Amino acid sequence: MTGVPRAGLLRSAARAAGTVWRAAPFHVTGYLAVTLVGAATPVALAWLTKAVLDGVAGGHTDGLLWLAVAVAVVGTAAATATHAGQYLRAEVDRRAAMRTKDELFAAVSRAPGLARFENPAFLDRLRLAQQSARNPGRLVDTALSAARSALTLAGFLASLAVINAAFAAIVVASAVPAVLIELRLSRQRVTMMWRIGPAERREMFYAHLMATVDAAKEIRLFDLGGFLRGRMLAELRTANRERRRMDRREFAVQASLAGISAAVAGAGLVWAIVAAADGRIGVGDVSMFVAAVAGVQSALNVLVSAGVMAYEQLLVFGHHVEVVTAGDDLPVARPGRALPPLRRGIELRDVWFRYGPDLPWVLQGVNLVLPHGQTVALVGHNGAGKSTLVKLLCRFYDPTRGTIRWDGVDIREIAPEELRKRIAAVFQDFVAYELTAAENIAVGDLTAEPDRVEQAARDAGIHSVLSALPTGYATMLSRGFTAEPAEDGDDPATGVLLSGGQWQRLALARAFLRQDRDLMILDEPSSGLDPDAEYEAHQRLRRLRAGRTGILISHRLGAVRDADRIVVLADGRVSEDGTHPVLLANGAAYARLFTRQAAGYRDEVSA
Ligand SMILES: Nc1ncnc2c1ncn2[C@@H]1O[C@H](COP(=O)(O)OP(=O)(O)OP(=O)(O)O)[C@@H](O)[C@H]1O
Repeated sequence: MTGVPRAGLLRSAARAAGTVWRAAPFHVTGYLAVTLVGAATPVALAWLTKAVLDGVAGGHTDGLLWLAVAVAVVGTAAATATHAGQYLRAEVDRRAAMRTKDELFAAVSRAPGLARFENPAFLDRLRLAQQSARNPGRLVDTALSAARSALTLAGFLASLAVINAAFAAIVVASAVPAVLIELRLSRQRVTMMWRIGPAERREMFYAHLMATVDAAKEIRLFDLGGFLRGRMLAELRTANRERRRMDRREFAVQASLAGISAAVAGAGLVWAIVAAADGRIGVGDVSMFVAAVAGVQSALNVLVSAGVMAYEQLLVFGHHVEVVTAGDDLPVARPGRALPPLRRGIELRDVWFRYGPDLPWVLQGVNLVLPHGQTVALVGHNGAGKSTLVKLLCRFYDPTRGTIRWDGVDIREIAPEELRKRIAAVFQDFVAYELTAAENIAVGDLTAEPDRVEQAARDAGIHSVLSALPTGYATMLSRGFTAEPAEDGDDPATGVLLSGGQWQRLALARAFLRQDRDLMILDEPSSGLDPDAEYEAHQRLRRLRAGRTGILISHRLGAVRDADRIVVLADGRVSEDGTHPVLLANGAAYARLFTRQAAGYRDEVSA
């Protein structure tokens, strides 16, 4: 992979143009207009100056006053156009960047699966795509700057051709190598950006670790600051080495190209002086010639730079185009099959799964039925594949082999969003959002009214804690952000942090908000709760689960014993399946785990 996106330049250009036009049609038009004015003024000024000089040299002073007024008017127009252009350019930039970012993150969150987030190449591409969010806006600027230079170039070139056509051709021809070399450099720069992507991402990762509270405790206790800084700087050095090499190459090329330009301009000046001395051209012509050569060269420079910049911006924007047009990461049926309420149950038929072709099998032929209206508890050692099975049920990944059937329908035939609407879940690694307490519960169902949010908090046993917070449910659950400034102008309230168990109850409240769904998934819902809270939570969950289809994962076997069925996962397969008394009587792994855990409690009690 060269790092140059596969999305073609034309496709990227069309997409960027469409984005900009839809984001800011009036501003683009205005910017175009002031650019035209800006482009015309230098040529007008050059002709006016020539007229003034010729008038002075020839002693014709009659029209000089009017010429001076014309110079002032054109100068004012040029200055105004510059300021208006700056404003319009910035606005086009802002609007287009917002649209591009929206499009990018809509595409990223639309992807139904998780595999892309575990693919380093995708993450590198996503980072470059994020960096290119401003490129469509910049492209307008670049294109207009190219158009402006093209107009200026045409004006100066015509003026130069009037005086010396052959020399005009030489100046233009001398720019051809620059174009070819700069295009090549552009491709190399984009490839370099791709190559240093992993180092840049790692550098950002180390910086993030040091700058956020998540790792602050361990960094201080283990004294990791120096280690992480060292790693960060090493990555930065790697990236800088590549950048420096590129910059040096560019410097050498630019210096050579500048040398060619200077030589051409110098030769022109010699010719003009000789021609003026011979009387073939006048003083005004010399001034015009010198201005025209400088004008042509500088316009050509800008034109070439703009073209090359546009090329580079489009190449990088190609990463955005690839991300937003990547399609689904799992085969998705659209429209999927209608999904009536669950009646019979969910069945895993010979399900095999591994996270990648080069990774070990996690599930190896799991056969399991989750009957409608029953709770199945899933137990097994760490790494047995319990959470993986849950991820397959939510269709974050597809089984590598085998099928999962919802009332007999393969879940691959159902649109993932429809399937997920039917599921409530507390994941083992649930997210503590840096949002308010109310929002942290409402993420379980964004349509929920405040009274439902409060009821869910009551069900999860967290209402009294939340209502006692400084601003109740409106309190930010973060020390890194403040809530919105208060309307009365008071300082915004600082947020608070919850304890681990309190967060877990909050995550439970999210699931309670979805308690009407067909399938309830509880992956270690009570591991951080104190014994009273755990007891209460399981009483509530038991009531909630009654008559519902659910899957409960827990290492606290006391919490799973009253499940309708207990399934033990071992070596990627179902090794035991039955009720608590049956599995105890079997005397196999479950009985051993249960007896060992129970013994711990019994010993303490008898002691
Ligand atoms: N995203 C992933 N990519 C690669 N391997 C993974 C991924 N997630 C989990 N695994 C691997 O899959 C195996 C099963 O993990 P899983 O989280 O399903 O186990 P578990 O039974 O839930 O364990 P625990 O009881 O510790 O929560 C583990 O060996 C783990 O390393």
